[in-house]
Amino acid sequence: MILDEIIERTKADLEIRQKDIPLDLLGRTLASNPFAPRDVKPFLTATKEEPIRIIAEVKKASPSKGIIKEDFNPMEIAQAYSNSGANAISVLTEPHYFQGNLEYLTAIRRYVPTPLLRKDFIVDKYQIVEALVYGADFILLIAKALGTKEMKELYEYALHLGLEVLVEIHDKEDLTKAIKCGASIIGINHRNLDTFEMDMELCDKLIPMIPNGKIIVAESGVSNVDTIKRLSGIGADAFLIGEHFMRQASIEDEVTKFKNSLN
Ligand SMILES: O=P(O)(O)OC[C@@H](O)[C@@H](O)c1c[nH]c2ccccc12
Repeated sequence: MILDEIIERTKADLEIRQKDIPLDLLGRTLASNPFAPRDVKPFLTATKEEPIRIIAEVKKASPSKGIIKEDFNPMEIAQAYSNSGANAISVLTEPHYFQGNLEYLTAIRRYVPTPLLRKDFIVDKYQIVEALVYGADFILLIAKALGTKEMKELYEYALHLGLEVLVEIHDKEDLTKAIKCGASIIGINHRNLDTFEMDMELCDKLIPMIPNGKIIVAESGVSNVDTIKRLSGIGADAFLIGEHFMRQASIEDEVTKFKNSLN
C-alpha cells in the first residue's frame, strides 16, 4: 500500500528531524515567528462575486506520474499563481515521493502574499509546528491516514496554533471522521491514494452527505472549465489543481481562464 509506505517513510524522517531539533526547541522559535497565520476561510468560500476559488499547487513530481515538471522553479510558479488570482497556494513539502521541500514554503511566504497550504502527510504535532514556523496558513490532514481520535487531536492542535485545516476525504467513512472532528473545510480527493484510481463522480456522491456551512474543495484531476462548472453547480467552493497547471506554458492564462469559468 503506497499510502502506508509514504507514512512509514515520513515517520522515519520525522524521528531524525526531532532528534536534531526537539519539539520544545522548535516551539520556542515561535516566539519570534514572523509568519502569523492568516484566516484562509474567506479566501476559500465561494461568493456571488467570486464563485470559483482556486488552490493552485506547486508540485514537481508525484508517485502516480513521476516527474511532472523538469524545469521546476517553485518561486516563479507561486508568483505566477499569485499574479493570476489564485486564492491559495498548496506547496508539496514531502521530499521522497513528491520532491517537495519545507524550504519552498518559507521562500514563497517571504515574497508571495497568497495564503499557503502545507501539503504533506501529517501524522504528528511536530509537523504542525513546522508548518507554522516555515510559513503555512493551513495544513492538510488526510482522513485515510489517521484514526478518528488521532485526527481530532491533530485538528485541534492546529487550530490552537492558529492554523486552519483542510480535511481530505475519499469515501463515506472518511467523511464521518471529518464531521466528528468538526472540520470546517472538507476536501474531496477524486484520487484514491492507494490505487491512484480517479473517480470524477465522487463529489456527486459525497457532497449531498456534507452538512451545510462547510467549505467544500474538489481535489485532483481537474483539467477543464466544464468540470469546474459542473462541480461548482453541485456545491464545490474551491478547486485544488496541481498537475494541469504545472504542465501549462502560461500558468497565468490557465488560472485566469479557470477563475472565469462561469463568465
Ligand atoms: O495534480 P492534481 O491531479 O491536480 O491534484 C492536486 C492535488 O489534489 C493532489 O496533489 C493531492 C491531493 N491530495 C493529496 C495528498 C497528498 C499528496 C498530494 C495530494
